[in-house]
Amino acid sequence: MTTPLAKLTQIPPTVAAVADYEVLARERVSPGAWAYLDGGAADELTARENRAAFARLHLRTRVLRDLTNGNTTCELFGTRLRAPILLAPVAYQKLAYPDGELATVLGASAMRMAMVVSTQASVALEDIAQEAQTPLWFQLYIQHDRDFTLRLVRRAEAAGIRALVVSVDAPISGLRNREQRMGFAFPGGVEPVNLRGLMPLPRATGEALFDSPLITRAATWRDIENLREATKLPLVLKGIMTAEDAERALVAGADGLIVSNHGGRVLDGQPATIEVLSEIAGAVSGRVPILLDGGIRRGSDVFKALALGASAVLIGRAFVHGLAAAGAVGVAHVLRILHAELEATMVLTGCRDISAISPASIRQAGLRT
Ligand SMILES: Cc1cc2nc3c(=O)[nH]c(=O)nc-3n(C[C@H](O)[C@H](O)[C@H](O)COP(=O)(O)O)c2cc1C
Ligand SMILES: CC(C)CC(=O)C(=O)O
Repeated sequence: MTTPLAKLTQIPPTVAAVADYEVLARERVSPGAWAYLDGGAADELTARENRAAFARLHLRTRVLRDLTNGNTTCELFGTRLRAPILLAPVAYQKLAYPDGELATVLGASAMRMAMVVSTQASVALEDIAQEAQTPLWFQLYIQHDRDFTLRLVRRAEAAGIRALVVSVDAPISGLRNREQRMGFAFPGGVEPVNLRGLMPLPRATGEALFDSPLITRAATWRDIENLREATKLPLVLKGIMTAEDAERALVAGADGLIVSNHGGRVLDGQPATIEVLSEIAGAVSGRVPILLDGGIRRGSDVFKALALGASAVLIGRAFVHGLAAAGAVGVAHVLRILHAELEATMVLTGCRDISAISPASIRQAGLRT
C-alpha cells in the first residue's frame, strides 16, 4: 500500500511554498466555495493584517552556535508533538475536497502533526478518530441546547480526543461580504453531521439581533465554568484577543488559550494576532500555554509566534489550500513545507530547539506599540 508520504512525489515540482497551493486550490474549487474557504469578514482588513504583521517582524540571527541534537519537538497537555504546528478547526472540509476531513486526517497522520476537528466538520467525529494516527483535539461551539453540547463533549471523550478547544469568538457568524456577493450556499452533501439531532433555534421574537436566541442563548463565562466541572479534558479557549479576557479565562479554569481572531472571518477591524500576542503572554506569564493562529503561511511565521510567547501555532487556510489542491497529499506536503521552513529558520537563527526561541530572536523595533 502506498503511503501518503510516498505519493508526495506526485506533487508538481513547481510547488515550493504554501502560497503555491493557494494558486492551485483556487483553480480547483467553485468560486462560491472559494469565497467561503478563503474569505474574511467585511473588507477583510483583519485577514490581510494577520499576514502583513508577520511580514513587519524581522529575525535576529545568532551564528556559530552548536546545533547538534537539534529538534522541533514540544509537549502540550502531556502529549509530545513532533512540531508546534497543529491543524486549526475548519468547518465543512468537503467543500474543499470530496473526502473532506478524512483526507485531512490522513495528511496530518502522515506527518504526525495534531489536528483539531471542528464541531461543524462535514464528517462524523468518530469516523475521523477511526482514521487518526496522530493526536486529535475537538473544537466545541457551545450550542443553544446545553444538553446536546454535553453529549458532544462525551462523544469527544469516547473518541479519544486529547483536548477540548472551545471557540468563544463567534456567537454570531461574521458578515462575509465576499460570500454574499457570490451568492454562496452550501451544496447538497456538505452538512454539519455532528450536529444531527440538534433542535433548530427557536424563532426570534423580534427583528433586533439583541432579541434573537442567538444572543439570548449565547455562551457566557458561566458555561466555561460548567464545562470545566463537566470534563477532565484540557480546556483551551480559542478567540482570546485581550489580556483582560486571558485573565478571565484563567479564573474560569482554562488550561490553555488560543490567541485568534478566527482568521479575520468574524469581526473585521480586530488587530493581527501576532500584534497582541506579547501583551497576552505578559498577562498570562507562563501559567498556561498560549497558542496562536491567523496568517501563518511560512515556517518563519511559526518561529516569530514562538519567539513572542506562543507554545504552538495552528494553521487554517494554509492546509485548506493543500487539501483543495491535492487532498491528503496536499495537507501532508503543506505540513512538510512548514516544518522544513521552521527547521531552517531555527538553524539560521542559532536555535537548537523550541526552548531556545525567545523574544531575543526578534528585532523588537519591528513591533508596533
Ligand atoms: C474555511 C474555514 C472554516 C473555519 N471553521 C472554523 C470552525 O469551524 N471553528 C473554529 O473555531 N474556527 C474555524 N475557522 C478559523 C480557524 O480555526 C483559524 O482560526 C483561522 O483559519 C486561522 O487563520 P488562517 O486561516 O490565516 O491560518 C475556520 C477557518 C476557515 C478558513
Ligand atoms: C460554521 C461556521 C461558524 C464555521 C466557522 O467558524 C467559520 O466558517 O469560520
